[in-house]
Amino acid sequence: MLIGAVADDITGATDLCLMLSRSGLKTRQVIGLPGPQMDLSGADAVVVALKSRTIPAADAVEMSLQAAKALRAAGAQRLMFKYCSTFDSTDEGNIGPVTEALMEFTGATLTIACPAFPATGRTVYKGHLFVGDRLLSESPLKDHPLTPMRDPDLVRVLGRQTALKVGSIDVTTIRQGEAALRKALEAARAAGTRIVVTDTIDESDLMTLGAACAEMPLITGGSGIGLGLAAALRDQSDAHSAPDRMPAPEGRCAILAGSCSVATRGQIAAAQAAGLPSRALDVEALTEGRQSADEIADWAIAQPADSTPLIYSSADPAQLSKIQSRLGRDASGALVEDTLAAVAERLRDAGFTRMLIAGGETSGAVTTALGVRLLDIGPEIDPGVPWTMSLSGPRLALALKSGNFGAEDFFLKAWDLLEPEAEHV
Ligand SMILES: Nc1ncnc2c1ncn2[C@@H]1O[C@H](COP(=O)(O)OP(=O)(O)O)[C@@H](O)[C@H]1O
Ligand SMILES: O=C(O)[C@@H](O)C(=O)COP(=O)(O)O
Repeated sequence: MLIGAVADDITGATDLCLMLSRSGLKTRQVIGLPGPQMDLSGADAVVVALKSRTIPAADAVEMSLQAAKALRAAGAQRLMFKYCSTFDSTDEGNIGPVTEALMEFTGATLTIACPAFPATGRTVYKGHLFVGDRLLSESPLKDHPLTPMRDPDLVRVLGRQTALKVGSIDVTTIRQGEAALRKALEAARAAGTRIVVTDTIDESDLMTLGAACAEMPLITGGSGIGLGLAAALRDQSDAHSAPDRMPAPEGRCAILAGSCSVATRGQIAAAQAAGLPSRALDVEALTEGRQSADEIADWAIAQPADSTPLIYSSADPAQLSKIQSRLGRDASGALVEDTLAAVAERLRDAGFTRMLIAGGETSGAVTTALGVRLLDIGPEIDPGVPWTMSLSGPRLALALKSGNFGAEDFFLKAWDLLEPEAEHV
């Protein structure tokens, strides 16, 4: 296994899997810690998807170490810690503490922090993270329900999360090529720096970074650095070609959206405008017992069998802050996740076999409830989001979409990449 990765959320893991698969590595995604009986043989890359982005730092560290040990035991030659391209975290963690723990576990004396994902507009310049044309702190991520990001300076952000010395290497050095970058990394190490935030403007920077850092025992970052790493390691694997369509079991389709991101809210509006039947989850009604998961599931099941019901909790920042100040951030988030997970279970039992889930935390809650543990990676729907097929538990085609990813017509066009299983030879 050329790369064993620990991802702090499930859509992040799927995003990395897609990058590695498209780059020619045979890739599998494990949801939660892999059990001893799980067969990971033959994979060039395995990404373990945790749900550790927003849990207490000590728990995230413990869980990540267990995942790292399991990957090592399965033969991983190097480890990667995958977090969000928008560095989603709080001052309490979890990127800093998990990085520290994995450095100690792998014996790494230096690692990089490379969140950039240029294909989705996440770039880093002079250590500052941009989302599209705006600094992170001026992007919609400043209003994320669980991890509002209000400081774009990653050296400063990470510095608040770890006692290790954090430095940076800017794009000018990276553009001087692999040898100059290696020299800069060695100089950083000699100066006592343990984590280097790396600039990235476009994919050529990721290639240089991948080439210079591939032999590090631990790499940290977003899916973008997966591109550079895979390019540096591809020669060591058998050629694998990523599929452009995916056979999926016969059955009904549904969309469950728990992300409050601008992108997901736009996708919901586009789906509604196109006539998809939709039902909003009402947090207040749920707490007062006026709405329930069963009733929402009954509504979806009662829709025409050839329609794609859309169930969503997504709220804009003003609505969200009202809900959170009344019920608390964690309690309201957990209520929404539990409800969507319970709805998904009912839909699975009613013959829904193709589901699109929007939101990282949401996808974690839903897949856990569905009993899905291992995923094969299918075709790319949009950058960062592939179709996946469950290889354990119920046979389901699942698209796990990071809240912020995908074009406006994502909920409409994703289904076109699925084909009946019988047509697949
Ligand atoms: N209406 C709502 N009120 C309170 N919390 C909500 C609401 N809708 C969604 N949430 C919570 O917001 C969080 C969104 O996170 P996530 O699913 O990871 O989306 P994203 O991918 O956009 O980060 C989840 O914990 C979800 O339960
Ligand atoms: O790196 C990214 O942006 C994604 O892979 C990711 O981690 C997204 O997380 P969510 O927005 O919570 O889905």
